[in-house]
Amino acid sequence: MAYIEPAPIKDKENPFESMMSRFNIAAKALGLDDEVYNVLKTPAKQVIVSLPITMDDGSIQVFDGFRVIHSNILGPSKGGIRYDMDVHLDEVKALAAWMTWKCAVVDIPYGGAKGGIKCNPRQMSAGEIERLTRAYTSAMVEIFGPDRDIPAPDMGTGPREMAWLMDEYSKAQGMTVNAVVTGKPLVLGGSLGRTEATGRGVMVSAMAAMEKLKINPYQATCAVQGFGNVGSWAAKLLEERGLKIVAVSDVTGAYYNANGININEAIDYKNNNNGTLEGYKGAEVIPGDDLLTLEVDVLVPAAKEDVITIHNVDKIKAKLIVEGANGPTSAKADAVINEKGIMAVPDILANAGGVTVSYFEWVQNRLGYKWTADRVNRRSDRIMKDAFENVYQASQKYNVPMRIAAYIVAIDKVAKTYKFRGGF
Ligand SMILES: NC(=O)C1=CN([C@@H]2O[C@H](COP(=O)(O)OP(=O)(O)OC[C@H]3O[C@@H](n4cnc5c(N)ncnc54)[C@H](OP(=O)(O)O)[C@@H]3O)[C@@H](O)[C@H]2O)C=CC1
Ligand SMILES: O=C(O)CCC(=O)C(=O)O
Repeated sequence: MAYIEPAPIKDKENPFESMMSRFNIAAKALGLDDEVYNVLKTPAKQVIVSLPITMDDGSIQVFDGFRVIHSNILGPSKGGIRYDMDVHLDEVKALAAWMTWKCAVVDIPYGGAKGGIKCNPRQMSAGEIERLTRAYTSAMVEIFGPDRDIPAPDMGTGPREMAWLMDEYSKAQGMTVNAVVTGKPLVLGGSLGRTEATGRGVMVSAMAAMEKLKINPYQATCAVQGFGNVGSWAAKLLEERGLKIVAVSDVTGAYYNANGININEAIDYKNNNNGTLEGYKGAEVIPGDDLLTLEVDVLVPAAKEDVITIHNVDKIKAKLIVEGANGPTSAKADAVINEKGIMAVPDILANAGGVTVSYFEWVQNRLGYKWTADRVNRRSDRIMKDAFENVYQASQKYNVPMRIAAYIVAIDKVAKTYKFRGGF
């Protein structure tokens, strides 16, 4: 039987409970009836697998793999796969539920799911990661499917892992099924624009929020936590829109330059330095956590969950927080952010650009056709702008912060769909 990791969080909040506390507030504001509440409060399916892998030294190591389908009311479930040592069931459950709300906020026809493997990809060879990815796919072959459950990249995974997943799933079906996964390399049916899509959506959300707050992007400063897919693209695109990015970070620490970091240079440095910013000379090194409390206009947490907590929220000075990561703000910290009058564009809105372009990839795969980058970007920008405005209007109508407004928009859509379908 698979070993179920107990939630390892010590002074952190349980991520699923954190998600539920927001869900409860929004459900109450919306007057959600008990029947739908009970359906949505628990994931539809939770799968845990043990994956024995032969390591390069000939030893066998057993990894825990998870896939949680929170809901398939709006359509096949959709959500990324995370490779990280902190992966555990409650985290995956929360991430899966956030996918349900996210897809509903941007109005794409998917339910929500998430997967993960508890592993440290930085300490594994490419061959070990490939064997692990193929074993996970084999174990999930009855779960995945272009009309059932469609994975994608998340922390610690990217096009390479999605290619292995597509190949392993296709072998089991006896034919190529590229629509089973998104975020693939272009030659395998990946979409132009998917790599930068999440960071681009963060940029579009930040620009929309700055307009509401009357912050001039050319006079604004910004700090970005996490310099992976989401953080580096968000930083690059915000810099192109005029913001001065004064700090970026990865696990090696935070890098600060009051005059602005040259983001293209930092990306080049990272790409030529084993994927890390360690030793970057274009900025001074500051303690990683200090990035979050810098005197900046815009803060973009784009690493992992629960980084803005009751322990540091008092020190946050940004006027605007745009959540590139999933769940970076704990529920308890939320209350303080609201009291301080900081606008927080929530994860389920701000980082929805990724799943939006994943949807476009799936559509293109099913059409057997390719869109231009321009078409992808125009359509995803439009979806992100409309979703932002919709949530903003709901926040005015219900007199609630943007996060609760986003949950209200999402839950309302899922509940209405559930009612029309007549329940399950
Ligand atoms: N990829 C996508 O399309 C989407 C991702 N997201 C969310 O965005 C977040 C980031 O994902 P993604 O960019 O894909 O992941 P990546 O693995 O590409 O990047 C994660 C980044 O966070 C850094 N990091 C990890 N821990 C810390 C820390 N404690 N302090 C500072 N930096 C840290 C990593 O550093 P290092 O490189 O040194 O390891 C890396 O730079 C996650 O919450 C994910 O769920 C949301 C929507 C879509
Ligand atoms: O692109 C996707 O399908 C999902 C991306 C994801 O995991 C997320 O938005 O958190």
